[in-house]
Amino acid sequence: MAPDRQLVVIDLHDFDNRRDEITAQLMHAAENVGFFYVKEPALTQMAETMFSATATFFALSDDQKANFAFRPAVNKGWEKLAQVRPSTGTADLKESVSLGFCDMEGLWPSDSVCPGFKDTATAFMLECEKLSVKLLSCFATGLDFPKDYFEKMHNIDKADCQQTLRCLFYHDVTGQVFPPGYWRAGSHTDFDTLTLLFQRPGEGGLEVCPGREAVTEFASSGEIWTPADPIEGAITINIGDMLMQWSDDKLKSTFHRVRTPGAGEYQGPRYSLAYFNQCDRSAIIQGPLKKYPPISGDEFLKAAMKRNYDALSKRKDQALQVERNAAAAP
Ligand SMILES: O=C(O)CCC(=O)C(=O)O
Ligand SMILES: [Fe+2]
Repeated sequence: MAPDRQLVVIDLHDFDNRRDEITAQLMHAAENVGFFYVKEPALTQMAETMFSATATFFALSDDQKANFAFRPAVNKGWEKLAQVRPSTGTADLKESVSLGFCDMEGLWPSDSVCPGFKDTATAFMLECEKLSVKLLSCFATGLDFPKDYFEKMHNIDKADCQQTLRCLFYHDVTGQVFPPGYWRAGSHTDFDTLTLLFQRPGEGGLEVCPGREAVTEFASSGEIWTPADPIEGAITINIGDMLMQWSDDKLKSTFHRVRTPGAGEYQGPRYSLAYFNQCDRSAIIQGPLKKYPPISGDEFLKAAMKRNYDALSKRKDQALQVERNAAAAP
């Protein structure tokens, strides 16, 4: 059956009275496409303040930002031209700073360096959290779990909480031409449960490729990409690998990527904000049908990173072999 490519916009107004209708819409979008939009103008308005704060942060010198360098063990901090996806083998043309409710010791810029950054980011993350709890309660009901099932396992008050806000800054590429294989963000799925992605109108480039049937499959089936452009007042939402596994593959974690704009398109900077709902390290992931063995949030993320690392190593080995063969050719 051809995949349903329509990215629907779901309106959450009168949430408490319309919960069943909204749950049905969310489940349909998550089962068929894995990407959809949720209308939430108050939160997209608040995101504008966060976008300004991130622009101030990214405008610091690299030396200053290096004080908040990325810590892989906790997935927090700043990195630049560093994230290499197995799908491309090249570093994404971007920098990012990942923030959270815990594991942030020494990673917050002070007010003298970046005025109000910590307060703005914390207030914004708390609002993202509120929306996430609402959406996750619908998915819990839709999967026949208790309503607060996911909320309990994404607990921002716990020391092993892994909720993360990644602020992204894709550099100005005006006038630059990149060879094929260079992406603002190479094709990937998110490792998390649910991503809330804030994009700004006029700064597009995100594309999605539905069609993946099992969370264990690396590639998506088919290579037909559909734009997921920013919509004013709406948040782009996608299912991640954790929820795909937690739903026994019923809800789809879809491949997506961000194109590098070419000549004739807007090639200026692009900012986005991704709030990754990732379950606590100690939470146990297993679907109602027990299709996959139980796995902790900690093990799940480590396994996902290892899968990426192995795929990347394989890619490098293959490239090296091609080089060696070419050098050995008469
Ligand atoms: O910036 C975007 O639009 C997408 C970012 C993304 O997919 C990610 O960081 O996982
Ligand atoms: Fe992503």
